[in-house]
Amino acid sequence: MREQPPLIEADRLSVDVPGRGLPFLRRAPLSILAEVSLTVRPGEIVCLIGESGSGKTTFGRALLGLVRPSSGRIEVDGVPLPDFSARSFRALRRQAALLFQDPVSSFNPRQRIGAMMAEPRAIAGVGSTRLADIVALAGQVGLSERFLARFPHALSGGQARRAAVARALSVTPRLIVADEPTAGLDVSVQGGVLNLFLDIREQHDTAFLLITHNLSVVRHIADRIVILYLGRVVESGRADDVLRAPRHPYTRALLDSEPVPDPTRRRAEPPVIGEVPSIARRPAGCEFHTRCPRAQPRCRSEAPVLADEAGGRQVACHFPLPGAVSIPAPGRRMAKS
Ligand SMILES: Nc1ncnc2c1ncn2[C@@H]1O[C@H](COP(=O)(O)OP(=O)(O)OP(=O)(O)O)[C@@H](O)[C@H]1O
Repeated sequence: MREQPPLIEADRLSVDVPGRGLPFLRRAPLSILAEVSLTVRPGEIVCLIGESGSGKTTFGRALLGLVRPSSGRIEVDGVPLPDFSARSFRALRRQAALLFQDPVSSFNPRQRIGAMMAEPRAIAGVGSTRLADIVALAGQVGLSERFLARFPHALSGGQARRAAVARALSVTPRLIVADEPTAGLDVSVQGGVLNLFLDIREQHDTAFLLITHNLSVVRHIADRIVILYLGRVVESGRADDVLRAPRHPYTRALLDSEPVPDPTRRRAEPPVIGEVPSIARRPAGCEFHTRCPRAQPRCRSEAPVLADEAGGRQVACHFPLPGAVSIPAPGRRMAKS
């Protein structure tokens, strides 16, 4: 049987912005995303992780055309977008929805929640905007009918997040890109939002690209993980594999930065040193070498390539951590990156 093409595939997607400096001098462009490749298959949950400033939000926006990519390619169901024009992305956005980091700021403060949920259907001219159907839509995200008459400011953080999900779902997207979907929520409410995503996937085979730096989100929900550092992919692979045996020292450092439940547990590696460098002053060689506890002279001069490994794993490191050889797990929905 032929393998299904990915729902969406970004191939070496880059985003450059004009550099800062005096306007009459020539300003070198700043590279925010550097040749990031990532695929999401139907029904797959991919988590894009990295520290603040690593380019996660820019990638999510570039994928949906809210930031214009400078180069690269995007394919939907194996068919490349002809170009990065607004028209091409409009067609893509009929199949995909973006959940913003701060849902309330994306709501019209004077629009009631019910009208807000119905609006995408009215604009797209698909689906019913009858009250009974909007009540059913709200029910899918666990909001009762009484919420429909409320204004956004009257919702709690968790309710606002659910309302935003309902609005996204109203036109049954095949892909939801969610930027920090649990930021600012209590842990118990976070679990509710993530379980809602799993239910939606179960019911509609919706795929998710979750942008987060919260590793507990990743542990709860991810099929596959892609790790960004300074706008580049440094490691990717099946969530179980990467979480169990990270290959890149940066991934190891991210995992080590999680609170340790057992204070007697020793860290296997020395911790990562210092701050993230500025994208305006990218280090030569491996861009992580200035913070890497394993750096060798070669790392200072030679940039590693993102190399394929067994089990759909990729890592960009001259001296990766030893890892178990990946064997495709039977029954797992997704395998390839
Ligand atoms: N239009 C722009 N002009 C200049 N720099 C920008 C622009 N947009 C983003 N950046 C820079 O690009 C980098 C990546 O930003 P981005 O918001 O994508 O990162 P992030 O990983 O999502 O961070 P966070 O978790 O804090 O949202 C940051 O250093 C940011 O300051």
